[in-house]
Amino acid sequence: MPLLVKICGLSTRETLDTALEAGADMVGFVFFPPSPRHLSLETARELGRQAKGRAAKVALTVDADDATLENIVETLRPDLLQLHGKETIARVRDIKATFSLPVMKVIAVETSADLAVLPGYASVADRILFDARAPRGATRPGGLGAVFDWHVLEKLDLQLPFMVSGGLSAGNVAEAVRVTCAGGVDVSSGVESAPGIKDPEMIRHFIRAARATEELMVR
Ligand SMILES: O=C(O)c1ccccc1N[C@@H]1O[C@H](COP(=O)(O)O)[C@@H](O)[C@H]1O
Repeated sequence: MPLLVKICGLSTRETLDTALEAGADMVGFVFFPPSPRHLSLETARELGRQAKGRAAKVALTVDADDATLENIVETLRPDLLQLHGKETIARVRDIKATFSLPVMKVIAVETSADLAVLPGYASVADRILFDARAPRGATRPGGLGAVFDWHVLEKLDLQLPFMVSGGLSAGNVAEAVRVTCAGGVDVSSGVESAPGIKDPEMIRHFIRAARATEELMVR
């Protein structure tokens, strides 16, 4: 089964090219000023042009208002909006309707109790991303390299495509896919030499490791 591989937090032409050439299905761009991966609109326009037609462009935002989303949509021309904040079900529905774009809602996971919100979000989102819940006081809700207990997703019965993220790396991605049966994986910190600094060799290594799991999976 093909596995969707998303490399997130790309911010330079060089590392974007590496991800595209290595076969990333999705490339993610972060629009959240406290993040070390935050992109200006000017850079987003340039990287958006570079990625166009080569992989799905994903705009990651955190509780963004309509004006901010509008600027991002105008400049990046994303294929998917990743909502990584505390957006309510009504807000997710509203964003989808306003921008006519598919939406991936992020569910922060620590224990199985965190999945209680899933039916509501699954009724409005196009796909779900399960990410590790950030610790209290963290400066951002993701991109921290934190792993959650993948076994929480073991008995998941979700009629929607879903991906997994949170502390993934070339070394653990196969196990994450085996346990969760996710249709996609998403990585940021695990392909960086320092926060915000993507490493080309780590990107290639991650994509190779993720692709190697495809033969093992029957989803
Ligand atoms: O990358 C960020 O800085 C970020 C900021 C705000 C919300 C989410 C962010 N990153 C996303 O979090 C997951 C997991 O990242 P990691 O692999 O554990 O570093 C992924 O989707 C990142 O793009």
